[in-house]
Amino acid sequence: MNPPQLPQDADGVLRLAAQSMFEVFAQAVEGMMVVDRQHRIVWISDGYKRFLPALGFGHETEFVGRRVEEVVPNTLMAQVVDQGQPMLVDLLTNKAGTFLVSRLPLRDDRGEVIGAVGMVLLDHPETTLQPLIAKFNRLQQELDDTRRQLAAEQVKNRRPKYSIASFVGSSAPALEIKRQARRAALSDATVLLLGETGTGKELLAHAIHTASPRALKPLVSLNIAAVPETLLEAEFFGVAPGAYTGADRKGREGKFKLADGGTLFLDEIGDMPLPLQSKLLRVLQEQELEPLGSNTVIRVDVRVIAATSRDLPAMVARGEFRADLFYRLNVLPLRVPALRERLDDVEALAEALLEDIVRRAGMASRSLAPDALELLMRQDWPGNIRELRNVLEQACLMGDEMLLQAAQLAPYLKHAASAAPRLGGPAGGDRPTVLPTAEPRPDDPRLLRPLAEQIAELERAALRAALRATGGNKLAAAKLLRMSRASLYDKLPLLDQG
Ligand SMILES: Nc1ncnc2c1ncn2[C@@H]1O[C@H](COP(=O)(O)OP(=O)(O)OP(=O)(O)O)[C@@H](O)[C@H]1O
Repeated sequence: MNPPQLPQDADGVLRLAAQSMFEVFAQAVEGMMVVDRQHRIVWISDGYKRFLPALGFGHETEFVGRRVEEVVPNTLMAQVVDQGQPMLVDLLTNKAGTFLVSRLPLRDDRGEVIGAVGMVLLDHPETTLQPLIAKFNRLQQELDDTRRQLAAEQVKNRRPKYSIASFVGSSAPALEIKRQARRAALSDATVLLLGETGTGKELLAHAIHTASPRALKPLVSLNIAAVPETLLEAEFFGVAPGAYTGADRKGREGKFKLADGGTLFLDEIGDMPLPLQSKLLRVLQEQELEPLGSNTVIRVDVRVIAATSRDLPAMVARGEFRADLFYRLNVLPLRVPALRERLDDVEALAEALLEDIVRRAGMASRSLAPDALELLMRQDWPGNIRELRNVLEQACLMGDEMLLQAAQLAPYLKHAASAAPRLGGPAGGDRPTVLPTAEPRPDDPRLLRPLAEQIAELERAALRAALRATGGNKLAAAKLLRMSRASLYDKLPLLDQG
């Protein structure tokens, strides 16, 4: 059989079919528009005109001729023109409502895209597609909420928790460290916070950042002692994509990069492994780093605050810490006083800590009885403010009384009364001695000696304690004892007599 002959006027029929289909669609659908190659609207159907008020237009003449993406929020018509790909069915949501739409590219005889036609197939698809749209809206809502929560979390985690005012205490050593912290905040130099565990080094690092010009940029913390040695380098400098297989395949930003523009708090810097110390030194000097597995250099602008409770100079002497890194970190050294050097602050600290403890635990408020305060002030506090907090927390959890008595605190004081030397007793020991706060018994025979001798003994003990506590710094010792430097110098000969 011969193949059927195409009718002579096939082209004409097709052209007419296309034209009449266009007209049929223009009538049948809710609305239709045509845009040109430059995304400009060239025509809208009569049906489309009723959407104009909801889109903010009074008349067709204000609308036609505009670029579609400027007048129809969320439309993908421009994308269809640019990519030449149809979108047969899609949901479009904007201020005019939710619509079921279809978008098709228009081509010339050579197949070049010359524009696109967009159709609103259903105006209120909710009625027909209700279950689908409800689900879509719910998922979208969940996605938006999760994104918002995540963003808020990220901001919260990066936001410093403390200001300098959060450092509770008005004793001379507390005022001095706060003054130094304020001064450090004004400079951009590396800060080295030195002090025993639990003295508030981390709190001060946050406070310095908050008071510095970098306050609106991130504060990123890294506790070097808490990260396994093998992972530290990646934590610091990040990993380039593809450097590893497995979880790190996609690459990861290092803490330096995350802190870019802000502050990096390096806690327990004394625990830094030697090989990494030289790499850290280079970053501190050059403000440049190379992520693991990459050979591109990244520039960063990071202010470093380091902290340690270890004796860094002794570690340098033993070859455990690089001298050059120590000097690079030691630009602004801040010595955070131990709690036993500022026992005057115990009351204010205990009050602030109790307030925080009961608030977090949702308990009724508590206060300290005078004998409880006296007991706390007689402690040595090797764990400092963290230890004070723990003791108060345990006592609060174990009893319901509003007024905490000494007897309730005593079981949690591992070092009970260890700091109180006997009047006239030796002032030796590793830790600075604390002056007795309890009265000696009235029948103590040592009270029946010349008063001047007893006062001199007490002064000697106080001077020794203050000098030991401040590492021999006479100005700081004088401040600790709330006396002038001149009076301290006057009294120094007493030490030779004892
Ligand atoms: N002056 C202060 N006022 C109020 N709270 C304080 C003060 N100093 C420390 N704290 C609180 O004591 C706890 C321990 O403080 P922080 O973690 O800053 O000490 P740290 O010196 O960094 O300790 P570590 O060396 O063990 O890391 C924290 O809960 C902190 O909020």
